[in-house]
Amino acid sequence: MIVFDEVRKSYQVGGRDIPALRPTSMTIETGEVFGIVGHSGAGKSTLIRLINKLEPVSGGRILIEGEDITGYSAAELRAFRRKVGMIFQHFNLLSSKTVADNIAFPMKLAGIYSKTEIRERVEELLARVSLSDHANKYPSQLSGGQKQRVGIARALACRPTVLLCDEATSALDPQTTQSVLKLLADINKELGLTIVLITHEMDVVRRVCDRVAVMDAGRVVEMGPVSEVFLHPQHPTTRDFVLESESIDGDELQENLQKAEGRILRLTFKGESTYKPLLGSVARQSGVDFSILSGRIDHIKDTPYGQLTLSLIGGDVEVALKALEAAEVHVEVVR
Ligand SMILES: Nc1ncnc2c1ncn2[C@@H]1O[C@H](COP(=O)(O)OP(=O)(O)OP(=O)(O)O)[C@@H](O)[C@H]1O
Repeated sequence: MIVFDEVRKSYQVGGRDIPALRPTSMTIETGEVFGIVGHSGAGKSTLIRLINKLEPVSGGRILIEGEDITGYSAAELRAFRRKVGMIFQHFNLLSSKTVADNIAFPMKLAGIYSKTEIRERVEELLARVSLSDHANKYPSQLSGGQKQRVGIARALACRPTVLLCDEATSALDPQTTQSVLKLLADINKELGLTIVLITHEMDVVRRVCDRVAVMDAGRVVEMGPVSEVFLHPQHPTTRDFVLESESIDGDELQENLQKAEGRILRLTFKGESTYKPLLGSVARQSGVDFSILSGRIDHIKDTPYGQLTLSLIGGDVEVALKALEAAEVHVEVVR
């Protein structure tokens, strides 16, 4: 468990205090995939750099598995660094070393592993990230996705309990992003590793995270289970992220809604109800005609969900609303 207790961080620039993280309290549970989403400058990197002590806090405390890391000595810090792995947007591999040597590097640096231990661990990790055939290649001979797999293997070398991912898929194409996110999700399940992932894409959060914190100007403005935050965003910044991830132009949607006739509803289905043939039976019961203004069916991690914006014309709208609510569909009356 990672606990932030009134943690704040300011940078000193030209004698001035630049606040990067306003006082923040939150808990990241052991074994969860926790997303931090925010625009550039929101404070995401600062937050992650505080967790691995690349930066000292300006106030408050950070506890990892009950231990206050803020006052660690140099020796405690070295042992702590082995418990926290990190992967980066631009991979940060050593170009003069082979894939196998890149993965072995943190183990060699730690100075506590035998040659045999290192060799066996590297082989095991190469197999885990499907790169056994590439052990003797150099980073320049690999694709972006393969480089990030090496980054993941290297981060896991010393068997950390926490993996920090700093925009780990931002430099990858959509298909490679999917496969790297799947690898992270598998590792999280298999090893029970806590993953903290920062991103500016809500779509990344939707695919792999259990919970998410949305940051804006150094503050956490919204936090909760991804299904809650994604399907029912409260803060304007969160709403913008969700619209952006669904490639919906907010202004265009407003224009369409204004043009549409009748009552307008936004329906949210989650889990099994996503696939039920509900609208037909509601239309028969209520005599209402539906026109679909926008719609999407997808997954939040492993759970299916659907969202539909409908205009309702004619019939008995109240009967339709009651039938939808009885079917455990979340109904938001837009107009
Ligand atoms: N080393 C530093 N010195 C001075 N100011 C800094 C430093 N690092 C970050 N900042 C400032 O702190 C604020 C938060 O930056 P941070 O890098 O944490 O945001 P971010 O959400 O990670 O953005 P990005 O996605 O662009 O990396 C910004 O105003 C930034 O200019």
